Amino acid sequence: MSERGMLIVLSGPSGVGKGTVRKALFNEPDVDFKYSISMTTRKPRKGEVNGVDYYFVSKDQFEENIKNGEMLEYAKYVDNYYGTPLQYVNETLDSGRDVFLEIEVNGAMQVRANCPDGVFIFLTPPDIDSLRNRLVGRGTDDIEVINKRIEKASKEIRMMQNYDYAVVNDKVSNAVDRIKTIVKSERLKVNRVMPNYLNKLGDEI
Ligand SMILES: Nc1ncnc2c1ncn2[C@@H]1O[C@H](COP(=O)(O)OP(=O)(O)OP(=O)(O)O)[C@@H](O)[C@H]1O
Ligand SMILES: Nc1nc2c(ncn2[C@@H]2O[C@H](COP(=O)(O)O)[C@@H](O)[C@H]2O)c(=O)[nH]1
Repeated sequence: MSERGMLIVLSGPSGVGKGTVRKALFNEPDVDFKYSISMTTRKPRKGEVNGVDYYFVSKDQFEENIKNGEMLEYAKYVDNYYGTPLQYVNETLDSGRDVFLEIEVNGAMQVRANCPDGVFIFLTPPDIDSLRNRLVGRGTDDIEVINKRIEKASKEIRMMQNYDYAVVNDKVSNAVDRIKTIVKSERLKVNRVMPNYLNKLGDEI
């Protein structure tokens, strides 16, 4: 039986650059994580594809999934539901592959309660002005939504204390390198290495 994969959770305020950093990370030749596609009731933005960026579903469908216990976590974020389908995460971890979640803080804390072995990384902006500039510069949300997201961000940044690691996204390549360093050192942690190692030694000790 293969060793269970590692669950890596990346959170941070909207617009900090989670998606940008994740895409750059996944382009690295030595990175082989599986991305868990989230489900949302938000309408697709221009260019977003169902089943690639998100599974876009109705509110009724999302609530049905919650009722049936099909979500690992979910949260309401600025008037819409967002959540992680449970089955994909479980099956992928069981197959020995590492799973990468990119989710907001309330959902991340639900995952933390259920999956204490996960690695929880908080991506933070160099400062609030950069965050606002990134949200405005992205050009996907109107000013009312941007203001709601910024308002949420100040509370979310305080949640950083509940994470294992804080990574500043000053430059995308720096953030990618920092996340790779975190994952490399996590793989060497005694509580991850030891059970497998003892198994391998078997009767020898
Ligand atoms: N290090 C960076 N420096 C400058 N701009 C950046 C940096 N990282 C990301 N950006 C830009 O900031 C904007 C927001 O990035 P992105 O959409 O990846 O954020 P996000 O955290 O995934 O947002 P959301 O949570 O709303 O999906 C994009 O226009 C992106 O190009
Ligand atoms: N709790 C969860 N949060 C999620 C999930 N997928 C995305 N998100 C977060 O929602 C906000 C808004 O996203 P946007 O695409 O509308 O900009 C952002 O912070 C995302 O990271 C999820 O499955 N669960």
